[in-house]
Parts: sequence; C-alpha cells; structure tokens
Amino acid sequence: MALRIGVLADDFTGATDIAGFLVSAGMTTVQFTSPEDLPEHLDDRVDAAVISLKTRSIPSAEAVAQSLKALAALNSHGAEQIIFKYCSTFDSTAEGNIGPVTDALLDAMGEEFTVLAPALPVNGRTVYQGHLFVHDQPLDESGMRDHPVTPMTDSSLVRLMQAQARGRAVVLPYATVEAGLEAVRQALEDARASGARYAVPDTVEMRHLETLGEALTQMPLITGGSGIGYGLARAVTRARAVTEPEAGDSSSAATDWSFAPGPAVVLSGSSSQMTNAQVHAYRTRAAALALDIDSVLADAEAYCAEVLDWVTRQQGPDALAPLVYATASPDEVRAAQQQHGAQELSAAIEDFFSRLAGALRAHGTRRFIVAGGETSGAVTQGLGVRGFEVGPQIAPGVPWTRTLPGVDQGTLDLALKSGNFGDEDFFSTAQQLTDRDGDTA
Ligand SMILES: Nc1ncnc2c1ncn2[C@@H]1O[C@H](COP(=O)(O)OP(=O)(O)O)[C@@H](O)[C@H]1O
Ligand SMILES: O=C(O)[C@@H](O)C(=O)COP(=O)(O)O
Repeated sequence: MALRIGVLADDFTGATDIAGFLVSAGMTTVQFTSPEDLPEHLDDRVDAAVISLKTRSIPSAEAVAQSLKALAALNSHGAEQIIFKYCSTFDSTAEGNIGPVTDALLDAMGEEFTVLAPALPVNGRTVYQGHLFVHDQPLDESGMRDHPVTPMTDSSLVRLMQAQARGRAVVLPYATVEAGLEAVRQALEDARASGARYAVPDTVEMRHLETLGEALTQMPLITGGSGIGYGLARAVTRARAVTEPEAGDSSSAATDWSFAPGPAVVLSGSSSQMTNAQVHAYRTRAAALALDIDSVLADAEAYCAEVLDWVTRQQGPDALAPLVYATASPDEVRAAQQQHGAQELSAAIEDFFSRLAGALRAHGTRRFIVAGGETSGAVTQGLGVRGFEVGPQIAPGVPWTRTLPGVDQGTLDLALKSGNFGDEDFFSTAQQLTDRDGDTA
C-alpha cells in the first residue's frame, strides 16, 4: 500500500518530533535513519514514514543531494504527500539549508508553490504577521540568538527565506487563518496566482494547524515543523474515519508499547536554555559528569574509556540514569568556541558522544535519553541504529522510540530530545515512563 505521508527531516530530534505528532494524530509511523534503510516493503498498516537526515548545518549542495535521495526513497513507496520537516525555530545559516532544499524539492516534484509552516504553539512557537516567536519573544531575541551552530538573528520568515531561496514569500495573515478553511484555501490560491513561491501562514493556536492541515491535503510538498505534520495527519485520519468507519479509531497507534529492561544513560550535548535548566535540575538528583572539553580534544579514545567506566559504575537497577553532559552557558560556549573554533568544537563533541554511545551499547546500555538535535544524530549513528518504531510522547515533540525489529539487532529504547523541548524534569519524567517494565505506557 502507498504511504499517505512521507517526511524528510533535517535532523534526528526533528524526525522523532514529527513522528510522535503523526502517531498522536492516529497514524502508524516508522522512522529510518537514512534513505537506504527504508526497506523495499513496508507493512500495509504503515501510514507514514519519516527519514531522519542530518542536513541542517552541512554545506547546502550536500544537504540538497541527501534530501533528493530521501525524496526518491519516499516516492518509491508512493508517498501521496511529502513534508520537509525543519526546526520550529527555523534553524538555518545564511546560505540555508531550508531555502535550497525547499527549492530543490519543488523542482524535483515539478511544483512551484509551497508553505513555510514552522509553528508549534503547544511548545510556544507561533507565527504572527510572518514573524516567528518563541513564547513571548521574537525569535532573534530568544535563546536561539546564541545557538552554537545556527544563531538566529532575524524573526521575519519572509526575510529569512528570501535570503536563502529563489522566490518570493508572502504572509497569510492571522485574520485569514482565523476565518477558517475556505478563506485559507482562497488565500493560498491567490498567493500562488500572484507568483509567490512560499506562503507563510500566521499560526497562533494549535487549532490553526488543524485548519491549515485541512487546507493542505492536496498540496504535494509541505514544509515546516511537526505542528503542520500534526495538522495534516489529523485532517487525513478524520476524513478516513468518515469514509472507512470500519477501520476504527486509529488514534491509539502508540498504546501497545512496552519497555525492555536494561541500563540507561542520559547524554546531553545541547546548550539551549531549556537543556541548561534540565541539566541543572537533574544534577541535584542523579550522578552527573561534565565533559572535560580539553580531554575530548586531546585524546577522545582514552577519555571515552574513562567516561565509559564512570557511567557503568553509576548504573544500577534502582539508580536514576547517570548524566554525561557538554551542556554549557552561552558565555562558556562562546569562550570555548573562540579558543578552539566553533565547527571544530561541535564536531569533536558530537564525535565524542557518538563514540561513547557505541561503547555504552557494547557494554550493555539499552536506554538512551539524548538532548540536542545534532547530538542525537551523532548518537544514533554511533549506535548504528537504522530504524525506529515511534511510541508514546514524554513531552510534546519527544516520543519514546525503539529500534525496529528486523532492521536492527537487539532492542534499544531511545528518547531524542530537541534542545528546547520538555520541562525541567524531562530526564526524570522519561525514566518514570519506563519504570513500568513490560507494562504498556
Ligand atoms: N560546551 C560546548 N561548547 C561548544 N559547543 C558545544 C558545547 N556542548 C555542545 N556543543 C555543540 O553544540 C551543538 C548543539 O547542537 P544540538 O545538539 O543540535 O543542540 P540543540 O538541540 O540545542 O540545537 C552540537 O554541535 C554540540 O556538539
Ligand atoms: O521543530 C523543532 O523545534 C524540533 O523538532 C527540532 O527540529 C529541534 O532541533 P534541535 O533544537 O536542534 O534539537
């Protein structure tokens, strides 16, 4: 059977974020870590497949090439609609990669028009007058201005996109979205007819995403965050409930979920404001080790053996999972970047987490709670995981996932958390869900 929705995501936490929302809207969803990992045949019950790329901050030409491969893999399963998932805070550099990848996907699909819909109101990401807000702050005044890899210094989605893409962007104003489905459909047609290439819908409430989802069920390419994925999936599953009532309520796609027992670890490579708060809170409750950056840079192999030994000594059936973190304040990150170079430092820390994750797996760790998108990509690659089933949400945008039987050897449970998602107790909350071993979540 053809996939109803195919998603290519520009980072790993983004991929699990949208996969979790598709599940919560009633879609059976699987996730793969590269286009090559998508099997030739998918189970007939699968509605949506998500491919997690790591293309957010790599050179644009490479991001485009990888994205087109992912598109081809999703098309080979007959995906009816494609979503290009990027960050709800529009994380990108001056060159891209949101613009170049969107343009390349439009070209490859023979399309000339799409939407830019990063909003996720449940997590405080809203769009008003085409400006992106993080809770009560414009994007460029939020913690995103200090992001180590993609600092965001403008909040206008029109300006951000036009600086990195080929066409013109127009805003679909709040009043139109608020007016409902017919108004949105008409405004999209008008925008397309005016020669605009990207429409930026104002989106303040989750219900706006449902209106937008309804309006977009025929648009071949949609770009944005997990929120628009949710809106689209809700529109599809609602329509299905009317036309195929015998299919029943599929909104329980993740209810049959159990955790395999095994040692756990928390790895945190994000330096976002929320992850700083989460690390701070968790350190008071569990064993925690701050990575020594000089040792990471001097001899990663030897230092990894040392950290591995520390982690395995802290793990125990009744203990909270030990935390290893590179998380630091914006001032500390800036100082370290000035000393070592931003890209070199990011790469070295990511490589370290990747190496550590592989070593921990080899020594029996079965549950990984990871903070940070790039970090999650590195950890997943280090674990050699190729496919995930997507389970219950720990917090909006962060589901538990587990490795796919038949694709990966041995079951691992993974919680890949975007830097800014979850509340202060996230690391503990994630473990509370798994405490009911063998139970359904
Ligand atoms: N102390 C640090 N100094 C500099 N860079 C760091 C530090 N800790 C982590 N990093 C790097 O910062 C980046 C954080 O990105 P990411 O993992 O995507 O987090 P987020 O989800 O917050 O964006 C990674 O490349 C990571 O290696
Ligand atoms: O859309 C979002 O905010 C997330 O899914 C996401 O992409 C987060 O990226 P990181 O903050 O780099 O984890």
